[in-house]
Amino acid sequence: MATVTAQPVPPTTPGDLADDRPHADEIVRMRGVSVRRGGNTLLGAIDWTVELDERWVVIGPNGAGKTTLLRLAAAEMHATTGTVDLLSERMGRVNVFELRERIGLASASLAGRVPADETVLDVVRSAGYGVLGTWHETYDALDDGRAEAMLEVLGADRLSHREYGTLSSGERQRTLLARALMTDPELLLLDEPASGLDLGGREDLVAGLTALAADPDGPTMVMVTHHVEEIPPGFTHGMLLREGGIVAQGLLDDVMTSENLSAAFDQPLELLSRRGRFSAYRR
Ligand SMILES: Nc1ncnc2c1ncn2[C@@H]1O[C@H](COP(=O)(O)OP(=O)(O)OP(=O)(O)O)[C@@H](O)[C@H]1O
Repeated sequence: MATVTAQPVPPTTPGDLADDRPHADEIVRMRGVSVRRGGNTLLGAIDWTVELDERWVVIGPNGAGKTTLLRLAAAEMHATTGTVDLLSERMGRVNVFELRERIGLASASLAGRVPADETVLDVVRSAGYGVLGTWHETYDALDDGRAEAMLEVLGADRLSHREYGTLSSGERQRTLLARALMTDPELLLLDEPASGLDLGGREDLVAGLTALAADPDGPTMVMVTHHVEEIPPGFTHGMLLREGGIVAQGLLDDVMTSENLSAAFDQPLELLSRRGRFSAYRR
């Protein structure tokens, strides 16, 4: 299990809270954030700001803390120390259920919670009601139209009447991405969205995310991945994580170097870039 020795983080005081407010363009703001579980430090200490319209990729080896970071940004968990502001709301002082309605999340943990007998259309359109699995909601033509449009964007419209449990892993990924986009979120968080996709599916996804990244009305985005090949052109910023700590963060072109990647994955790697796409090999 990955552990790091975190720098001590001063406890947050009410005075800090009053003086340390994010400005409106700061979509994610973490200061001195650490997460500890069972005596281990999963993450810490993190200072991170994601501004409006930025598109971030978070890369690191297994156990580096990527999913933990994303769950903090999704208002799905609380930090052990430090402060987290999401969409200008301070975690711990805001109704997280209301906050989550403004955040789109596609993740493996969500994938595992979808009822197997739910139709693809219901998985997508129920996002508007903040529920997983239909209950007593009634959907109107607008819901149906948007859900179908999102499935079409992801090349999954032909699946809309299939049961989720019968889908391949790539088809599930597309369904969950359509669900994450259904509510027109201000912040879109993607945890390994290309995992399980075949080569064509991965390229479709990268093309779709490239288009979304270029859309001025598109959401601010953070994508977690293990693979540099999956970084869509047009993504602006990057963070490399290792053992719960930040190796490098900032503008993508500054962060994505052979040296930084080698440090993050603890082996000599050569990073290549061609036509806006990356690849990496051991030296
Ligand atoms: N509840 C917990 N108690 C103790 N350790 C935990 C707990 N949850 C996660 N961890 C550990 O924290 C570390 C970071 O986990 P996390 O899932 O954030 O990593 P990751 O970078 O997303 O990994 P992967 O690439 O394998 O998905 C891992 O070593 C994991 O085993």
